[in-house]
This record gives sequence, structure tokens and C-alpha cells, in this order.
Amino acid sequence: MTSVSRSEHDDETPEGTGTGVSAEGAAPVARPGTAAGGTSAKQPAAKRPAAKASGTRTGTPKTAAAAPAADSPTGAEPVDETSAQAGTAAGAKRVSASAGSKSAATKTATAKSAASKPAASKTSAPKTGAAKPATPRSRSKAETGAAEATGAATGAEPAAAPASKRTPASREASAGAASARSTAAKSARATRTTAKADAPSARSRAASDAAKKRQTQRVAASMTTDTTAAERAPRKPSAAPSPSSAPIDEAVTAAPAVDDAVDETTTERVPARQSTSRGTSRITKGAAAAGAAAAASGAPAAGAAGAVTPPAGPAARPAGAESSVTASEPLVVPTPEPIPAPAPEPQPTPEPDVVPAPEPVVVPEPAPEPEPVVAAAVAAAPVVAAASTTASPKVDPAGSHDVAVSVIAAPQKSSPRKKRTLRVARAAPPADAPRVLTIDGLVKQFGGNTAVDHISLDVRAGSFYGIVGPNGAGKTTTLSMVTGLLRPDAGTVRINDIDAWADPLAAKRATGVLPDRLRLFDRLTGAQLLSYSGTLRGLDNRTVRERSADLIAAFGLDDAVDRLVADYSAGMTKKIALACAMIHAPRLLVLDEPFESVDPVSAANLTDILERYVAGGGTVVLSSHGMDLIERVCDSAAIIVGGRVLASGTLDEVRAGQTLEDRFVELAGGRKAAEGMEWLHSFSD
Ligand SMILES: Nc1ncnc2c1ncn2[C@@H]1O[C@H](COP(=O)(O)OP(=O)(O)OP(=O)(O)O)[C@@H](O)[C@H]1O
Repeated sequence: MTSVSRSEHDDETPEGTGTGVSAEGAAPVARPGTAAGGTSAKQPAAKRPAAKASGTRTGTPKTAAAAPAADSPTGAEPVDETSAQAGTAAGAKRVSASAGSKSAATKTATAKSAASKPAASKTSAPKTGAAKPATPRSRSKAETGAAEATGAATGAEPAAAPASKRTPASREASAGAASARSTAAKSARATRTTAKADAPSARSRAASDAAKKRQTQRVAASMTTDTTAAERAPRKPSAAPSPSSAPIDEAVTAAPAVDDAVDETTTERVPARQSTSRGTSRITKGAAAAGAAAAASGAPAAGAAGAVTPPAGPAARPAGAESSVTASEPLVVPTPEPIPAPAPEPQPTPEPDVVPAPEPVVVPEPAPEPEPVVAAAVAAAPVVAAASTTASPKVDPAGSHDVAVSVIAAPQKSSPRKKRTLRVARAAPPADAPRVLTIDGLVKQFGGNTAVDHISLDVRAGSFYGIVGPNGAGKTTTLSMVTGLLRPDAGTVRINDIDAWADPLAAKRATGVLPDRLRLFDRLTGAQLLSYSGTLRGLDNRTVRERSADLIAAFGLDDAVDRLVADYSAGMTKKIALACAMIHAPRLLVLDEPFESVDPVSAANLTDILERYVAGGGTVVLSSHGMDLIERVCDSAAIIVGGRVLASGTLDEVRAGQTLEDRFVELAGGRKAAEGMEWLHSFSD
């Protein structure tokens, strides 16, 4: 009875209409074999001997229901109530999701009430697809939109016959109402009929208003869930086949109105709803609408297929599993549709509707059911769907995921463009910082060539000072006079306030030197040279060993430390020479082109070592042709041209708003165009 009442309500309610539609859907299910509609149902059916199986798949997530049906002797009819019910609930949800899915199962569900079982079985039968007994409806559908499913139709027809047989039985049952089954059948019929009648409207609605669908689905979803649970229990118990065929026939008869493929789809969906409950029916509507749209699009076949796929899982699922099923449904439904696209269906247009509608609705359902994980997945699904929808409405839910992914990947940030700036590597020492090196009026002449012409510089403690200048500018000559290697003609050099030429030993004790044109004792190994340098600086053996080990590691000379320096490469020679210059921890390091011949990695390491040295209070004075290097590591600089200092001070002062290179070129006389060398283009060959 209860079932009946429900069915009635459904019928009455517009939703009921949808239900009726579902009934039709059942038919399609039966067709499953057909390409389209049955899609899921059909395919399975074809594969499986018993339509049931197909019914199960039918989108009917209810799977469970479907499964039972298969078991049932009747084949199509036999569908167990349980299965039917299960299918119903689940189906309803799924229907919504899959829409096109042969809600046949759903219909079965209609039987919900335990009593109705018989009816349910009948209903299921049709669904079962394989049996497709329900076929009558399916036929009608088949005729309509089924045209496509023609192939399926073929298979469906046979099934239809049995349906007709049932019809009478159902009538009897209704009339007598003696058996619960009959009652159920009636209810089912009524539901279907109403559903059919309403189906069209539902479709139209769905197509027109996606928003409504969603809302409806949500509501239905909540209701469905409850209903489904209740229904499931009763259904499973009884699998008794009944002459439900009669009711089916009736339903079919009423249903005939629906012809469009869309209608079919809707119908299929509807059934599921009816079986489920009002809420379900509502849901179904939304889903159905979506599904219908899909079906209409011609996707039905594909949709069916997709629907089928999901059902497989459901069959095994317990009642509680519905939620999970539902969740999966939405995803499944859409997926198949796109694939089936190839089907000769009339309207591909509907697809867009399908995509949006189902997923959102589904989302809420998962929550109540047992599978939280699924729910989560579902929850995520909507988002994806949205993304997909945005990207392309036609894309299936499944595809939507991909789309979503692509969307996610889409965001791109414009890579910051590397811009050369006049930044200063470090702040210059304060003006009141002690002067570690003071050069005053140095002059050096080589014959009639004045290599250094009254150069004066002040280098404060903690400074990283760079000297730049063109070739022959006098850099090396100047540094040689600073370190005691070359006696100046005039001027003075004070290191740490010590006159380098008046007290060379004291000055050299505080100075580390990396001279140009190295003259090393290259018949020693690297280790021996370091030991010699340390000892020469007055260090004890232990200190020499310890510092040597550190320096060797720092400069990456581990593998060369036991080889003769004469066999070192230019870069290695620079490194070992620099290590020797630092081993006594001088207060001032004077380095003449320390990075010359040094590879980038070694240069970086060397720079790091020197920066740490300066950070610790040391002072570095170096010459280099690397403008970039000077700008990167130095805080102060001097530009020497022709033996004279043309600019000195902090880096900013020297650059005067330009890059160091530009400033250097400017002071050095600018760039000269290579003119008068046309011969260079004549080429020797
Ligand atoms: N021993 C020397 N005898 C004669 N002239 C010399 C001697 N050493 C340097 N000079 C000359 O002094 C001038 C400055 O030479 P210096 O080596 O100091 O220039 P530089 O700035 O170091 O050049 P580069 O960048 O090419 O090393 C040059 O004209 C050079 O020919």
C-alpha cells in the first residue's frame, strides 16, 4: 500500500511525471541492447544472458537491484523487488546523475514497497534490460527516440511480448488487490503512467531551466536517500516474479505518448524516481531532465553504456552503498554520453544541460550515505564539473575532470623579467672606518713610460674594493708597489697604518698577495706549497695543516693537492696561489685578477670565500676586467686609465648613475668603431 500511495503521489506530482518517464526509461533499458538508450543497460544485457544484468547497469546504480533481477528466474520480470528497490533508490539518484541510464532499475524500485515486490519485479524486468520485458514502454520509447537504438529495439521487441502478457496479470492484481504484489504493481503502473505523462513536461523543464533541476535534484537527493534506504530493505527480500507484466503494459500504453529520444531518456530516469519516492522523483526530474537532455542529444546510447558501467559496482553494493553509487552516478552518466556522441541521435544540444545539472545535485547525496570517501569524491566532483562546464559545456563530467585539471594548470604567472639594476652588493664601510690601505702619490716609470702617474687611493677596513681599467692602465704596476714587489718612484703606501716600504716585514705580515704573473715554486705539490707559505708566514705545523686542509677543501683542490703545481691548470694555479695568500689570515688581501682563468663554479666559490672574509672584518683589494663581478661583490671601486685614477669611491659614486661598464667605457675614451679593416672581410680562402 505504502508503495502505492507513493506512486500515486508521484504521479500526481509533476515529479511523478518524471517518474512516469522513468518507466519509459525502463523500456529503453530493455533496449539496452540497442545502441543508445539502453546504453548501459543494453550493452550489459547484450553481454549478459539475462536482461537483469543489463538492468542493473542500467544506470541503476541500484545495481544491487539489478543484480538480483538477473538472478530472478524470470529474467526480465524476475527482477527482485529488492533489486528493484535498491535500484530504485540508487537508481533515482543515479538516474539523476546518469539520467539516461536506464532507470529501468529505478522503475523497479518503484516497487519499493515490499508488497509491491511483484510489481517491482515486473518493473525490474523491463529494466533488466536483457529481459527488457518492460519493453512495452521501451518499445514506445524505442519508437520515439529509440529510432536510433533501432538495433536495440530489435532485441527489445521480443521482450515486449512478455510484457503484454503481464499486463493482464497486473490488471488482475490491481483489481483484486488481493496480493500485495498486485497492489504494488498498480502503484507502479500509476506511477509510470503519470510519469510518462509528466515525462514530457519534465524534459521540457529540464531543458529550459537547469537551475530548477539542480534545486529539485538536491531536494530530491535528500529525500531519495531516505526513501531509498527504506525501500531497499523491503525490496531485496522478495525476488518473486509476478505478473507485473500487465501493469507494465498499462504503463506502456500510457507512455506511448513519449516518443522522442529525449523522452525516453527522461522516462528512464523517471522510473527510478518513482520507485524511490517523491523526493526521488523530484531528483529524478532534475536528473532525468539532465539525462533526458543527454538522451535527446543522442548520447543515450553512450550514456547508457556509461550508466551500465557504474551499475556493475552497485549490484554488489549493499543498501547503504547507495550513497556511494549516487555519487558515482553523476560522474558516470555524463561520461558515457560524450562517448556515444557518435550515435545518430537527433539532438546533441541537450548534452550541455546534462553536464551541469547532475553533478551539483549529486553532491549533497553522498553525505548521508555510508561511504564518506565517495562523498568526498563527489564533493570534489562538483567543482570539477563547474570548471569543465565553464571550459566547455559539452564535455562530460568525466572529461570535466581532465578539463578541470587543465584549467587548474592554466593559471600562469608572467615570469619576472630579469632586469639589470644598479644595486650595490654591499654597503661601503662608513667614512670613519679605519683605513687599511692608503696609497698616496704613487709614481712609477719604465723608461720614458709612466705606468703609474700619482695614484692615490684610500681603502677602509671591511671594504671589498675593485680596481678596473683598460689594459696597460697601470693596475698591476700599482698593486705591485703596494705589496712590496715593485719599488715606487714616488709616493707612499701605508698598510694598516704601516709604511709598507719603511717597514716591509710588518706590512707584509698583514698582507696577503695574489700577484699577476705568478712566480710560484711550482716544483712543489699543492700541499707542500701551502705548508711552505704557512711556515714562511710564521705559522706552526699544526696550524698550517689545519688551515691547509680547510683551504684545499674550500677551493676544491682535494684531488690536486698531491700533484706538482707545475702541472696545474691556470685556474688551479690561481686557486692554490690564493690559498697561499690567505693561509696566514691577513688583514688585507691584494689580489690581481683573481678570477682570471677561473671557471664559473670556482669563481662563485671563491667569491663566497672572499665575501665571508670581508664579512669577518677583512679587506679585499682586487683588480679585474669583469665589470659584472665588480658590481656584484664590491662596495667601492676605482677606475684607472693611463696610470691615473679617474674615478674612485663607493660603487655608486663611481658609476655616477650608469653601469660600471658604461662608466668605465666612458672614462676610457668610449668605444671605437672598427673602421679601416675592410680587408678582414676578404677572407683568405
Ligand atoms: N717591467 C716592465 N718594463 C717595462 N714596462 C712595463 C713593465 N711592467 C709594466 N710595464 C708597462 O707599464 C704599463 C702598465 O702596465 P700594467 O701591467 O700595470 O698594466 P695593467 O693595467 O695591469 O694591464 P693589464 O690589465 O693588461 O694587466 C704598460 O704600458 C706596460 O707596458
